[in-house]
Amino acid sequence: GAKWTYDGPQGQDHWSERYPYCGGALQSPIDFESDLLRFDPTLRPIEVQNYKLSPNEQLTLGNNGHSVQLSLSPMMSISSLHNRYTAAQLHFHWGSASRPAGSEHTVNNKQYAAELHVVHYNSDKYPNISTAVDKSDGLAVLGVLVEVGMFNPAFEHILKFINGIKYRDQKVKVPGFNIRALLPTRLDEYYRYDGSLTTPPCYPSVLWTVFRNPITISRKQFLTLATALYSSNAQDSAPMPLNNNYRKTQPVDSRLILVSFKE
Ligand SMILES: NS(=O)(=O)c1cc(-c2ccccc2)cc(-c2ccccc2)c1
Ligand SMILES: [Zn+2]
Repeated sequence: GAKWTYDGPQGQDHWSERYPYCGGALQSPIDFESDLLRFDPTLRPIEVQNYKLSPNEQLTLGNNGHSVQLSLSPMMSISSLHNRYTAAQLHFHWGSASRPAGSEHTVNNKQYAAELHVVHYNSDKYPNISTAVDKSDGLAVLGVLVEVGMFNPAFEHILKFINGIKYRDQKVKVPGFNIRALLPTRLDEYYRYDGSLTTPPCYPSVLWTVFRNPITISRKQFLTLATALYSSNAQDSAPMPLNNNYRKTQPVDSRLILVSFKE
């Protein structure tokens, strides 16, 4: 990935110097502040297709220097939106071992330990994700808040391979698994708003759906995620831990934040 970081001279307060959209409108993430929420009875439960991948399916798990990301099968999609959105990849944002608070979206300024993003593109309108990434109706991302609690077996399908991708640009092949198990039980309760990529180039191209209910992972699982990875290359003399890879919340401005649930 290009030269940007979350902190320091290339950090998020400087992104707009190289990536103008990062200083523009419709930026993500945001805080879901109760007074700004509006119940929308037309918001239907999210329906996903083919999220239960066979172990015969090979996925690529990689360290891109900013996150751990998993490639997804193009059979996977969201079918309940006005257009079909086909899955591309999933990745995480997290805090650190000393501060297990690294979600991007917050609820009344409560920051969760981590956040999962499942990135999809509008395959009704665009042939691939590269053409969709900067279009206002190009992307749909499912956001899942992650808190420390019960052990999460689904997370092990990723964590057990994490020592193979400790350094930037390392990749490993991993067997498919049921990606639906990484989502909360209820897909009918969520926050909905128009936003952006939370990383440079920050294109305002994302229809955000952040589920109301968090999933849990154990403290040990969180510590593995928060301490296993480096943003530097294997040969770099000074290894840089990869953690606190979250963008601060952005101004909501005049945007509506819709919710599919009451109180
Ligand atoms: N956080 S996010 O959901 O807005 C997001 C989406 C995409 C993304 C991916 C494919 C197509 C289009 C957009 C990539 C990233 C990313 C995270 C870490 C490092 C570099 C890029 C992050
Ligand atoms: Zn993300």
